[in-house]
Amino acid sequence: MTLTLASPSVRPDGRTGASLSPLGRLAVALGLALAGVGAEWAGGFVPFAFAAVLILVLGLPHGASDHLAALRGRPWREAPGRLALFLFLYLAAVAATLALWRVAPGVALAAFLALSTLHFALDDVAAAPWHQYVPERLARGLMPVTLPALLHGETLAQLFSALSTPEDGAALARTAALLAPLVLVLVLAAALLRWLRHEREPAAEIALGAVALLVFPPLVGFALVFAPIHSRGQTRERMAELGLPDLGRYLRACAPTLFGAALLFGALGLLFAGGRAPALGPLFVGLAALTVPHMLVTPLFARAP
Ligand SMILES: CC1=C(/C=C/C(C)=C/C=C/C(C)=C/C=O)C(C)(C)CCC1
Repeated sequence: MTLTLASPSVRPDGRTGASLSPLGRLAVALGLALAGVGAEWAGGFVPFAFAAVLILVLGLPHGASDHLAALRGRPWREAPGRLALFLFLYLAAVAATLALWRVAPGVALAAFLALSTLHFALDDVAAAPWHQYVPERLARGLMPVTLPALLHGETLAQLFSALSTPEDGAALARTAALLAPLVLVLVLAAALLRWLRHEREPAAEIALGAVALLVFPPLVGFALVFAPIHSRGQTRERMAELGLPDLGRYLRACAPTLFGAALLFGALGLLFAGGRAPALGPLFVGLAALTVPHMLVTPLFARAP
C-alpha cells in the first residue's frame, strides 16, 4: 500500500522518501483517524470492517510482492528452481504455523506476537544498521502489541483469548499491560531523540502512532498504525528495490497475487454478508499464518544473492 502515486526515492538514511509533504501525510493520517472515530461511533460490525478494509486494501500490497523480492527482480524463467523452493518454504511455513496453532494455540500466539515485534523493529527503521536507533526499534516493535493493553485491556484479552485459550489470552494481555509503561518511556525517548536531530517526521510518526494505539480499540488502532506506517514504508521500499518506480507498475507486477487475495477476501466478504461468516478466531489465525512466511521466509531469499 502507499498513499501516493509518485515515484519513490531512497534517502541517505535508507528510508524511502515520501512524495507527499509532511503536512499532506499528517492530513491523510488525521483523515484516517477521523474515519476511525466515525467507525467507532457507528459501532456494531463497522469498526471491525474498517480495520479489515484498511489492513487488506492498504496493507496487503506490501506482502504481495514477496515472490518478486525473492527473485530479486529477475524474471521467474531465469530462476524457476529458486521460485519453486521459495513457494515450497512459504507454504510449509503457513502449514507449520497452522499446525502449531492447533496443538498449542497459546504458544503459537505468543510466538507470533514476538515475531511481529521483531519484524516491525527491523523493518520500520529501514536500512540503517540494526544496532542503530535501538530505543526506537524497541518502541516501534513493541508498541502495536503492548500499548492497547493500557486503556483497552479487557478487549485485548478477549481478542487474544479468541485466538488461543481464555487463560493464555488473559496471561498475554497481562504481559502486554506489564510491558506497556516501559514501552511508553521508549516511545517518548525515541520521539524526543528524532525531534532533537530535527527529524520531525519520524518523531511525529512514532508519537501519533502511539496515541492511536492508546486511544482507539485494539483492532482499529493497529490498522491505523500498520497501514500508513509499516505497510506504506515497506511498499515504497519494495518499489525501490524492484526498480518499479510507480504504484501502477508495482501493482501490475503483483497482479497475480493481488488477484488471488481479492478472490479469497471477496469470497469471505460474501460469506459475511450472507450471514454465513466463518468464526473470527480461525479467520484471524489464517491471516496470521499467512504473515509468518512473509516475516521468516522472504527475508532469507530477499537478502541472499
Ligand atoms: C493478534 C492481535 C493483534 C496483533 C496483530 C499483529 C501483531 C499483526 C502482525 C502483522 C504483521 C507482522 C504483518 C506483516 O506484514 C492486535 C492487533 C494487537 C490485537 C488483536 C489481536
